[in-house]
Amino acid sequence: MEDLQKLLLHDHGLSVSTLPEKGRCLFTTREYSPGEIILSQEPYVSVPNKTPVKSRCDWCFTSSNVKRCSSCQVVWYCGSKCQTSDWKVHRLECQLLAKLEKNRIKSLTPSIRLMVKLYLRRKLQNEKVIPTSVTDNYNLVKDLVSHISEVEEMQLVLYAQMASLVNIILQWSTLNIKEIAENFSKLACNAHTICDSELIPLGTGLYPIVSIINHSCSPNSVLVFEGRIATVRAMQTIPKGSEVLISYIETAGSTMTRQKALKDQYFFICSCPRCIKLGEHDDIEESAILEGYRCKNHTCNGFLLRDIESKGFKCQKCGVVREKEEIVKIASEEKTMSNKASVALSSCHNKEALDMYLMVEKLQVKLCHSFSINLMRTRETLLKILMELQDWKKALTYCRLTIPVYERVYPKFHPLRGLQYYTCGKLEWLLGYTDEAIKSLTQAVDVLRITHGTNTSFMKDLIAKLEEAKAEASYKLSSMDD
Ligand SMILES: C[S@@+](CC[C@H](N)C(=O)[O-])C[C@H]1O[C@@H](n2cnc3c(N)ncnc32)[C@H](O)[C@@H]1O
Repeated sequence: MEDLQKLLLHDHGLSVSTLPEKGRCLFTTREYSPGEIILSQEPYVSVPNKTPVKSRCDWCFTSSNVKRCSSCQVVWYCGSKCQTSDWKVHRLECQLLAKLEKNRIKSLTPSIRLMVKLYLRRKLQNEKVIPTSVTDNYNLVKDLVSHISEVEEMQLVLYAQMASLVNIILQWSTLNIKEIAENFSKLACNAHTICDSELIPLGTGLYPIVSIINHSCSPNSVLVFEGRIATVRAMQTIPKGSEVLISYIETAGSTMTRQKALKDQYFFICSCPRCIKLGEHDDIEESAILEGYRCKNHTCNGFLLRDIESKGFKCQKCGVVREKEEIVKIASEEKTMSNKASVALSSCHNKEALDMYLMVEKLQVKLCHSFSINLMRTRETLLKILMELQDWKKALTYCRLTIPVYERVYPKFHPLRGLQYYTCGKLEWLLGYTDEAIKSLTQAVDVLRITHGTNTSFMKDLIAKLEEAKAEASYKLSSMDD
């Protein structure tokens, strides 16, 4: 830990402290500017997601030109460079996988593979086959919190079953099932989902230094991935002596929803500036808007709260009461239709799914406030389906409908907000709405240059698109002048 402290201080302007209510925390020892990299780390171990449609390279997560390892037939690589980088660990994993029965191979989950790789890497570092460094050693994994004493009985049983499977795969006499189970608990509250630049999940990785960073629902930093490398960037000016904070969860929900997600997975009650407002008037209003019902009076945008007298829901702006029975009826129709729609979508019946999601949207418009998170999610799904069906005009309509909600629920420099402006800009550009495209792409660049930096090919593409749109607009203008 002393070496780590020295390195963090010297190379990064950071220091680790321990607070009784949070455990380890990462603090800045200098000021960070918006967009500046605070920390970058390679994973101790990582593994791609398992999907029936897209195999990914086990090292860099790309899905292009991947080939199966000829020996184990389980793991994929995009080329010899990635295969060589992963070889020391995979050589051992490969022998183990080749010995497994077909049924066991089929049931191998990414979590099991991640744990097997964790033990293999620890072994290879112990034997000095893989070098260790201050930021790359198993002691950092040992230091991670597990919350094992707080884990529910059912979950413990599951961890024990998973640990037995790891034991069967590794077949080491010295393995301790309890320790493996505890490591599964560590993964649950420390591992990160590796995403691409558009925040599409690709896999899971354990980044023990990044894992020192605590959570806030109103964070000052953001975690993004460039391939397998995790990068934490400042989203705002972070003064010297501040705690570096990222968000572990989807921050768009109400305070109760966020707190439940944090308690269930990370075992703490958040006391960030947003969470301490729980139960205050503004917080109740925001929750009712995001997750509650709309006013019966269609010209009113008030929010509804339970009304003890009428047993219904009363608009806090115009006073009109919505009967509970009416709400229950629409909510149950909406739930049935949502379930059917999601089945159609997961079976890739896009046209059928589109019609069903349009019905869900109709019901949610009747039921929910216009800033409702559920309605926003339905519109995001409709946008995705319409893009798949290449109905660009309707896709743009839906993208535009989500923007005001994004602007309300995400802070200015949230990557999801930047990505939604980008989608809007791309659709506008495709449809020939050059001026609108310039506006949306500029908004996207303004946000994403902070969250993603400017060096990635993703950002270079975005900046090039904006330049192209600007060039076309000035060409149009000059030909009008002629
Ligand atoms: C990824 S770890 C973060 C580092 C951790 N503090 C440590 O000591 O290793 C996640 C755990 O940190 C704690 N934690 C993170 N954010 C917190 C917060 N805002 N308030 C209290 N505890 C927090 C919780 O115990 C959570 O399960």
